[in-house]
Amino acid sequence: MTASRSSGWPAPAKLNLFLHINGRRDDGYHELQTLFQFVDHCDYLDFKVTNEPALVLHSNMSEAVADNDNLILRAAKSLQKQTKCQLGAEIWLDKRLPMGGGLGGGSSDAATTLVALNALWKLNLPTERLAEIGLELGADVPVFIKGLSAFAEGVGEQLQAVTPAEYWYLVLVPDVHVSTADIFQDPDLPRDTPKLTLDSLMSNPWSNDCQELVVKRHPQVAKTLAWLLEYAPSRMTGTGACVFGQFEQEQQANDVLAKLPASIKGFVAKGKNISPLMLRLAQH
Ligand SMILES: C[C@@](CO)(OP(=O)(O)O)[C@H](O)COP(=O)(O)OP(=O)(O)OC[C@H]1O[C@@H](n2ccc(N)nc2=O)[C@H](O)[C@@H]1O
Ligand SMILES: Nc1ncnc2c1ncn2[C@@H]1O[C@H](COP(=O)(O)OP(=O)(O)O)[C@@H](O)[C@H]1O
Repeated sequence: MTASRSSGWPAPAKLNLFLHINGRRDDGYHELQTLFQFVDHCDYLDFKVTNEPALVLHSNMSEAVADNDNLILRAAKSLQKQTKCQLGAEIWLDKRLPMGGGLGGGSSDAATTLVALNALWKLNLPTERLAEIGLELGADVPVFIKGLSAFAEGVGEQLQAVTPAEYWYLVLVPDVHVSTADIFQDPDLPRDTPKLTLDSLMSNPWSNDCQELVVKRHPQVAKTLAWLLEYAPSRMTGTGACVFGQFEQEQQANDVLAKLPASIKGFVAKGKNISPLMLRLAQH
C-alpha cells in the first residue's frame, strides 16, 4: 500500500497573554500561571504513511536541528513506542514560525505530529493520552494537542479552557535567541508572584514575569518592545524574545507593521481560541 500525502496540517504559534512565575519545584521546573492563546500564523506539516517503521523528515528550517533533537521526529517515535505501531511516515515541514522566540513553534510541531499521526495511523488514542505523551516532550505541548485557549497552572500542563477576546496582534521578532532554560536558571528571575484565582487574573492588567529580566539581558528585546509600546499595549510572550502589541482592528496592526524599521521582522496575526489544528483534524 502506498498512502497518499496528507497535506496542510497547521502547527499554530501561541502567545502567553500573561505569564506569572509562582515558585520553583524540587526538580528545577517552575510553577507558573499563564494564559495561552493561539494565533493564525502557523508552520505547516504534510504526512505520508509508510508500511515500514522508518521516519523521514524533510524541512526548510533555517537553523539546523539534529534529527535526534527534532521535536517532530521525537513525537513520532514516542507515539510508535507507546502504541507498538509498526507503520512509519515521511514528513514535510514548512517552517514559518521563528525558532526559540517564545511562540512555541517546536512544541506546536510536536503536537501536530502526534494529532495527525494518531489519525493517519488509525491509533485512536484519546486526547488525554496524546497530551501525556506530549508533556514528556515539553511543558507547552499539551495545550497545542487540546487545541483550546487555556489558563495553565503547574508547569503548564494543568489546563482550563478559556475564551479571551480574539484581538489582532503585531508580533515582532527581535534578532536574538533567548534560551528558555537560561531564563529559568537565572538567579534574578522573580519567582514569588502569589498564585491568584482565574477570575482575578482575568480582570487584572496582564504582564509577563520574565520580561524585565529578558529586557535587561537582551538590548534587542528592550529596543523592539520600546518601539512597539509607542503604538499599542505590548509585552513579551513566554521567555521571549518575541513581543506582541494588541489591536482592535487588523488595519491598525498593518499600519504599524508598515512603519517597522527594516532591521526588525514582524507579522500580523489574529488571536484564535480554537486552534487551526482542530479545524484541520475535523476535515480528516
Ligand atoms: C515558560 C514557557 C511559557 O510558554 O516558555 P516558552 O518556551 O514558551 O518561551 C513554556 O511553558 C516552556 O515550555 P517548553 O519550551 O515546552 O519547556 P521545556 O522544553 O519543557 O523546558 C525547557 C527548560 O525550561 C525550564 N522550565 C520550563 C517550564 C517550566 N514550567 N519551568 C521550567 O523551569 C526547564 O529548565 C527546562 O529545562
Ligand atoms: N520542529 C522544531 N521546530 C523548532 N524548534 C525545534 C524543533 N525541534 C526542536 N527544536 C528546538 O527547540 C528550540 C525551541 O524552539 P521553539 O519551540 O520554536 O521556541 P520556544 O520554546 O521559545 O517557543 C529550538 O531552538 C530548537 O533547538
